Amino acid sequence: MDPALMPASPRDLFALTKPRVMSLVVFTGLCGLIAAPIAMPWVLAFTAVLCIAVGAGAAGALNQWYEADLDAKMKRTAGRPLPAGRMTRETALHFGVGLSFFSVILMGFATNWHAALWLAISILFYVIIYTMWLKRRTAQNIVIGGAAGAFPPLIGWVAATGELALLPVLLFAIIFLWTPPHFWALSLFIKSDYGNAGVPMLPVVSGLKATRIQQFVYTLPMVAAAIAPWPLGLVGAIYGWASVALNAVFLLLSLRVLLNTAQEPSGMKPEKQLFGFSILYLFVLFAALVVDRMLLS
Ligand code: HEM
Ligand SMILES: CC(C)=CCC/C(C)=C/CC/C(C)=C/COP(=O)(O)OP(=O)(O)O
Repeated sequence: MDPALMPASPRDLFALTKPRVMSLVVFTGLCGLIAAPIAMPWVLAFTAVLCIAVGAGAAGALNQWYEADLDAKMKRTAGRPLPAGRMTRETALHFGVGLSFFSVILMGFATNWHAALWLAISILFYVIIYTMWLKRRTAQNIVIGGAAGAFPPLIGWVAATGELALLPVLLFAIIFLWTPPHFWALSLFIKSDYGNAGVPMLPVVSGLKATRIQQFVYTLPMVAAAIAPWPLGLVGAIYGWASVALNAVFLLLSLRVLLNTAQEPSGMKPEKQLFGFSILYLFVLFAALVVDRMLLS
């Protein structure tokens, strides 16, 4: 049947939201909200997190609407609903635009318009700055564009308090600086996929050695930003010690990537370990923040 006449399946609409990646994005938003000094009524807190989830999912859908041609060229993404021909681009566009407006407006009415503004900025950043502008043009695409994924804890905090503070800005900085080692570790062992699609990711453009150096260069300030809340007196010892331990492991794995000389994915165990650990790192670091703040208050 012509895909234009086919209704999109709920499973494909859900896939459009990039649920696995977005689960961590939403978790950091939830943690930012819980870490804030003002407790929200739980219905409003739930609504705020829902808005972050729906906004992030909408941004994921708009990303897939725009880059269906790229996704079709990569093994990892060729099975997505658009390149696989199970959904029209128009459906993805309507779904993404509709949910973007819904999430921002609901956030504004349920919490405050300051939080809604940051949510709108995150969506626009991911879709326009990263997806439409930088991704196909520069190997620094994820450094600048990656900021989009760093906003959620800040959005959660502002939803609860209505204003910014030093801690949510540091939480933003942690994810912002975490994104290059997270993504470049992965891109080292899936380089050929990006090469085939003509996406100028760093290993394709500058080579493996430069990518290994660059991921380490971002890891150093990330470690500093992640530990800083403790000496600054913004958090207690639970977050402090968890952060020291997690950052020590991250630094070690990042150093092993820096020193690795393998040219083929088969020799890239350090890269695979760093990518896998990067996800665990962020989950546990933000969970530690929540436990710390709950026990402190
Ligand atoms: C521009 C920035 C980023 C890029 C280019 C990027 C890219 C990727 C890619 C290509 C994958 C592998 C496969 C997949 O699509 O599932 C991945 C996995 C993942 N990313 Fe990122 N990422 C970025 C930022 C983030 C952020 C900010 C978060 C969360 C705070 C995040 C969380 C995750 C998670 C949880 C996975 C594992 C998903 C799974 O198990 O399938 N990423 N990332
Ligand atoms: C609250 C809010 C609106 C958050 C924005 C969501 C966001 C920026 C998430 C992290 C970025 C992400 C999923 C990158 C994937 O890169 P890619 O798009 O290059 O990956 P692909 O190759 O898998 O398509």
